[in-house]
Amino acid sequence: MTDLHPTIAKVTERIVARSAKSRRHYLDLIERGRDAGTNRDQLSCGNLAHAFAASGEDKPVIRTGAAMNIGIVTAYNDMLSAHQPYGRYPEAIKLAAREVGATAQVAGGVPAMCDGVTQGQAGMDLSLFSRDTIALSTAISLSHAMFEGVALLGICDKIVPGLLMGALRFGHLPTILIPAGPMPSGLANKEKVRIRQLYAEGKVGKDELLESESASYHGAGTCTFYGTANSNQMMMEVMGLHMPAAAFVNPGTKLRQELTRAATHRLASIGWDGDDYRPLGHCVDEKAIVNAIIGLMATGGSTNHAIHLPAIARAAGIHIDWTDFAEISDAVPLLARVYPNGSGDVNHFHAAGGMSYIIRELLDSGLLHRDIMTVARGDLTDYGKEPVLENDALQWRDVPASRDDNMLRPVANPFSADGGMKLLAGNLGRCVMKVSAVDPALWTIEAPAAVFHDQDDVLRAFKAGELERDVVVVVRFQGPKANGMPELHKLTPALGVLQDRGFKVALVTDGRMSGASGKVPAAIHLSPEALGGGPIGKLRDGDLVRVCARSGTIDALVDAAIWDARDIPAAPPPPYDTGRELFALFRHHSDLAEQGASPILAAMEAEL
Ligand SMILES: O=C(O)C(=O)C[C@H](O)[C@H](O)COP(=O)(O)O
Ligand code: SF4
Repeated sequence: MTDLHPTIAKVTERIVARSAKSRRHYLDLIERGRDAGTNRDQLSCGNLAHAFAASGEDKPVIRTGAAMNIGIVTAYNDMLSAHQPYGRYPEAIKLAAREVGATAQVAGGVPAMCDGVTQGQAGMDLSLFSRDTIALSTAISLSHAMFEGVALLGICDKIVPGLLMGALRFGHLPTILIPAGPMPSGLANKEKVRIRQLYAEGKVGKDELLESESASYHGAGTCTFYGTANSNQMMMEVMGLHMPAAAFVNPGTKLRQELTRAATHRLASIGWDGDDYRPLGHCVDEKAIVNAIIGLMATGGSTNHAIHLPAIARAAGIHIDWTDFAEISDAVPLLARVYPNGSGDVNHFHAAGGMSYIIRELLDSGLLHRDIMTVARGDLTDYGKEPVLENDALQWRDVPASRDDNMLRPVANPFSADGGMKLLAGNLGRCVMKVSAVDPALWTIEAPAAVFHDQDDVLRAFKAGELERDVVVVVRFQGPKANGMPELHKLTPALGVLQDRGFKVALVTDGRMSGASGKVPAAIHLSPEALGGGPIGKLRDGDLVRVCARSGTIDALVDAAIWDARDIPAAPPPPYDTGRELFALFRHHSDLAEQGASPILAAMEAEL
């Protein structure tokens, strides 16, 4: 067996040392939770009667308290194609629980926002804070203190991070994430983008654009691009929180159904009263978090996890930063090219060997922590195999080689020697840039700035022909404290047109991009943000800005005396419609993107 890569070992040790005090505090919390927490014995008869009043055929078993009662926290709604299949999951989980003498109840529902529906709209300003809202909703669900195990039903962008952040505060409970899988492939993503760029240039009309979009997003299941949602699924595999290789099996299939059944049976067998207790707070440790960072780099995962993973880690008493990401990125090769980093989608990725192949390759090369506590029977080795049905029985088999080396490559012959995410730092602050989808010739952009406070103003300038040149488009006051840190993904087609016309174009922002954004170099999450004095606020139209993913730098090339003398302009007024005004509390308490931009964790830690 290959020794662990020295960089992975070094970064892990550094995180363990940095987190020692907060992790100890967290482990003590879940130890107390185990002893006095959600043991039903502490509930009064009145509490219990209320809890199982409507539990029907499960009432006798729940009443005795003799078996695990699983709390289901579901993010079901019809808005997210990825979550629509969850409507039928609680009944399936209850049936599977009964098969092993356990019970299950829906403990609560959490809101789930579709970034595809809100992209470019006012609702997108609520996207990041919906994550913390989901964490609060998960805690409310589990606070009923009636459960010895937790099933989390969530897939998309902020939903998995939010569910984990909430469930980790009940980390003494064994917890499994149960996915529903990607929709079957529709119109190829590259064709979807081609029609979008034609529309941005005024060469096709709305009818053709809508036809193209609905041929791409055509049914139930997760969208097939490798964005934040599917990066979540990847992370749950390398953290061992799914049944092995459950991530990318399509909804409505017998295999998907058997994986959900197996997940429920497995959950019922890892409770504290058995001989294989696997509490969530021990599964999510420093090694599992490092595995998630490694998975992001090896697959070209979403930049949004440079924000969500620090928040998930903090909920477990673990502190990571973008230097950890950057050092791991330098050590981990890029093994997958899934759209927008390539032409195939997640269905093609899964068919080529998917996460099973990736995990086995990384494990065999000493590039993942194998010895983590997973929800499966063993360590992470189990996750290097793929699930199949043989005579209707669920089995796992080896994936000896990639079935498509245009999508999936071995460590010995990667797409690139390092991962897809770079840390950039300079007189504009610290930010990240995902380069796995960017032409290496465009990793360094030096051009005059065009400064905006709103993404719609960028599109107006584009349509007016004002950006037909080498340009660094700066969109500021997009940070969590300013307006909730929306994704600026709707700029991608216009910036892509400018790039295709031969201009050197980059985006610099204290906001976010979609995990599905790709070919335009984007320096994002710039911290500190403009609101409150971040240096991005000092930029003026025409300033020369240099963004370089090779040297890891981002600088305004302005005379130091002039730069120091500059003031930050007044911020635009906070958003006040679409319910955004209700999230002022979150804007006021949010901390840095690099820390996870989490108002609830910032406020919680302030009380420690
Ligand atoms: O992966 C992420 O981080 C996302 O947020 C993806 C968004 O859902 C996009 O908005 C959907 O992709 P488009 O259809 O190109 O708009
Ligand atoms: S992947 Fe994104 S666009 Fe697709 S359903 Fe999930 S949140 Fe919506």
